Amino acid sequence: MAAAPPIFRSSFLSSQPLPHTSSTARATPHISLSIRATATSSDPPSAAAAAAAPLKHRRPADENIREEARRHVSSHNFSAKYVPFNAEPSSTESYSLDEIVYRSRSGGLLDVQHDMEALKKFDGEYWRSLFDSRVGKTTWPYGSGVWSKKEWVLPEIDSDDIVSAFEGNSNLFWAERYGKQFLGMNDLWVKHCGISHTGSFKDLGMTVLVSQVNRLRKMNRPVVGVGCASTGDTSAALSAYCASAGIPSIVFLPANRISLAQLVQPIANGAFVLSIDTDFDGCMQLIREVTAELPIYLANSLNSLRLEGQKTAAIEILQQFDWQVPDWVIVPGGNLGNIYAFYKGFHMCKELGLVDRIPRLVCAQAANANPLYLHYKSGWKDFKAVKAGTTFASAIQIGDPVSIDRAVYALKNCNGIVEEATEEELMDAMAQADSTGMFICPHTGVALTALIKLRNSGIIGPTDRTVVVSTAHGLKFTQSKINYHSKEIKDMACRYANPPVQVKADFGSVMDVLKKYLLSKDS
Ligand SMILES: Cc1ncc(COP(=O)(O)O)c(C=O)c1O
Ligand SMILES: N[C@@H](CCOP(=O)(O)O)C(=O)O
Repeated sequence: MAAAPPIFRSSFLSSQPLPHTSSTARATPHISLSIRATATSSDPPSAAAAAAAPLKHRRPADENIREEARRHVSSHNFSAKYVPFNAEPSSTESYSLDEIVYRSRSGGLLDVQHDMEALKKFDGEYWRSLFDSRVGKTTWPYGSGVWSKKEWVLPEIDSDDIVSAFEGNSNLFWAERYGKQFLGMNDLWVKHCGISHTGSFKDLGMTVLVSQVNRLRKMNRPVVGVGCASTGDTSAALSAYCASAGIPSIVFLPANRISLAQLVQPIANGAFVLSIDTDFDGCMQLIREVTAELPIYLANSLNSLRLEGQKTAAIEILQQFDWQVPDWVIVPGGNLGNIYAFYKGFHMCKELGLVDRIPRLVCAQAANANPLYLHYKSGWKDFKAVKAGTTFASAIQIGDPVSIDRAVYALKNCNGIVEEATEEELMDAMAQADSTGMFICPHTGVALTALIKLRNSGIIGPTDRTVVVSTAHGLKFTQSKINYHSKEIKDMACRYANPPVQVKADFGSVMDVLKKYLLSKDS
């Protein structure tokens, strides 16, 4: 057998495949890997496989996992750079990821472009096996669902510079009862991206962005702090990752427009919090102006680095289905970076041979903040920003999304759909989902409303494998649930409210109430 190429040459990870014989031919996995690859995740390892797998020795007691990773540096030829988003093939404009740049020369969006030819030297089976081998480990940095795909995210960053909370690897929940009872569906799933370090999918992007900032600061680039405008989740993630790395964070929040649980997150993590008397779009405008003047690095998804982390949620979904492709993925949209991130993750898996198709995407918006929906309904004619109205889905109360072009591109290329949800629809959907054992956020209620509409119109079929992306933890939005279940919302029937019953503290009263309840259940 010819010598292995430099990638992952070390025997550091028993879970890390030692592949390839040729840098030009498509790679075939190493023999010990093919034993793993043919077994399903539920199979016990065969005696031969168990015997073949070398035991990983415990690291020395005085060494931590970051230091252990330092001893096992791997070299490879993967790289990535910024290019103008959706550039003409003839464009030569590009920037190193070590430059501080958020916009192309013409003022358009940027995208992180990977050296796909280098990645294609390894076949789909290789990548599937490599990613699968890293799940659920504590090996730095692969224990993270994002960094387990490091070669596709930030291939050139030193593992030592990575700031991670082992984010990702979030639960893909089979919504058995909700699917059956409310939609007549048998293959409905909820990707719980909100069950995460700071309670939302933003962690996936922020680990990447803050890691790159960490690297830039070590390179003495002019980055004194990192800043964002936020409806509450980006600011929570930014401040947590910055605090973990000892980097100052600055957050611009629209005053009185985010939940208390979200507000307290950056406060607790020591961010410099500005509560500004405007909406999110106003804060976004301000942070863009400020980051153009001061050495503050912009952390919103206008910065394409963020999307490199967020796209791993799409890869993870495929991985969790043993690399089978769902029919539909429904994502709530606000600033519209995430819908593109999902598209990019799915598309990369197809291009690199891990799967043979991509799902259709649905972007779901609150009717009170629906610029993408209106654009879609107009047949993608000219886009108009809107003044976003108040919505219980407060994290997507955005009227002028920075990633509109990315979203339109993604939806056009996957035969996607845009739907909207009124306040009553999204709150009812949230309450119904909660009544089946979930505890979702209102944004997930928006996505579920889109699903209900597409099921009712027959576009999504009863056996279609469908994934609803839950973007934040319900515990961040308890006030909306309290209002609903207290029936305190003006002009809303709150049909599924389940308020507590006030009972006198005597046995007879308690028995009366319980008997009535049990009778109602019996029928
Ligand atoms: C909980 C939640 N869901 C959905 C979104 C929408 O994501 P995007 O802005 O990438 O469209 C956001 C943020 O905007 C969010 O915080
Ligand atoms: N919901 C977001 C809004 C900003 O989105 P971003 O992805 O551009 O940072 C938030 O939580 O702030």
